[in-house]
Amino acid sequence: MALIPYALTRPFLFGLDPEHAHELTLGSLARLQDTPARCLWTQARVQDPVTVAGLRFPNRIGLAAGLDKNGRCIDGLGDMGFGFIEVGTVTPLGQPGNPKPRMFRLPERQALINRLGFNNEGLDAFLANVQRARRFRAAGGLLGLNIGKNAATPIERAVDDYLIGLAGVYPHADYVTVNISSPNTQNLRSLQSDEALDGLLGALQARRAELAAQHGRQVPMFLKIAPDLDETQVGVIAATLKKHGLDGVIATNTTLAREAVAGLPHAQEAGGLSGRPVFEASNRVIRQLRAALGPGFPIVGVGGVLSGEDARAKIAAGADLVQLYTGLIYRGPELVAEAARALARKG
Ligand SMILES: Cc1cc2nc3c(=O)[nH]c(=O)nc-3n(C[C@H](O)[C@H](O)[C@H](O)COP(=O)(O)O)c2cc1C
Repeated sequence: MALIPYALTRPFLFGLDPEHAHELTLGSLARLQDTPARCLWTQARVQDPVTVAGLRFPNRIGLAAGLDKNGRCIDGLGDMGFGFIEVGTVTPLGQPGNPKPRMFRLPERQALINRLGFNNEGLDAFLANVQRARRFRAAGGLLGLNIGKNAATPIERAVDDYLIGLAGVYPHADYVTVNISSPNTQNLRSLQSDEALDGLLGALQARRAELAAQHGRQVPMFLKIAPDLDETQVGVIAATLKKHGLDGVIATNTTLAREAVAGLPHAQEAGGLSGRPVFEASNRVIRQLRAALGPGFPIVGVGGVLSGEDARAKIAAGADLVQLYTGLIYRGPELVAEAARALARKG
């Protein structure tokens, strides 16, 4: 084990345009993940097993969706010590996403703004990558596959895209995440409202029952929601999750709010804000979900985890598991072990 201190790598990466730094890092991970060079970022996985939604997670820290949209680096990322990794969002067809620049750092607040818009290579390429990954799962790591809709699909036909995604990823997933909370696909978040959500989850649940019979295995299905919801909206979502037998909820995606970054460079860029400024909003939604869902319904807490203490706060708010993305950009792989250890110590 020879982890390179991230403090040495970060100044170089932060000297590059954010999306370029991202591509360079993922490209290197993809190239090197099956070579001895992987010892450069490998650290022991904290063993703190917990069973959630019928799945045995080796520890409670996971990688949030969107970092590895095409599932190219599952084994390399797994070497950082995550108990679970969520890849995607994948859409049925490949699409370029929004024009660049579309990713911005706000280092004063340990935050990012992105409006990538589900740039990805599409379902076929994604599934080929997912099937190539072996080491992470062989070591007990769990894989979440996150599905969305193509930008060109009208919102009235969104269900079709989710059904295609569900059927495609089903045989390869430990769990499936239905992402209806990206702010960067027009009208996507309207699927969180009452009737639209009822229709979507009803259709997905029916299809899942067929897939479960076909594959002889019921794969848990999670819904990922936004932080920009009031208590009434959270309550309606909670009731709809239960009505359709969803297995869990991931809270939250990025926020449209800008109060916490007002006046800073890039604060007015369109897109979703992540990192420290979404921490409290996401914790509020987790608390409201826990109150509405009662004990026992799985909640994955995500948004602004930058330390072990932050991970503990997610659990205290009512989450069973914790994911992170922006924290990895600011703190590096060391954060994964720190957060997993923090949860293991406190039980
Ligand atoms: C650059 C970027 C791209 C993202 N892409 C996705 C995505 O494709 N699908 C998704 O469900 N969430 C996506 N997210 C949201 C994250 O998974 C996470 O919910 C959010 O960033 C809050 O967590 P964080 O503060 O730890 O980053 C993305 C976030 C960032 C910063």
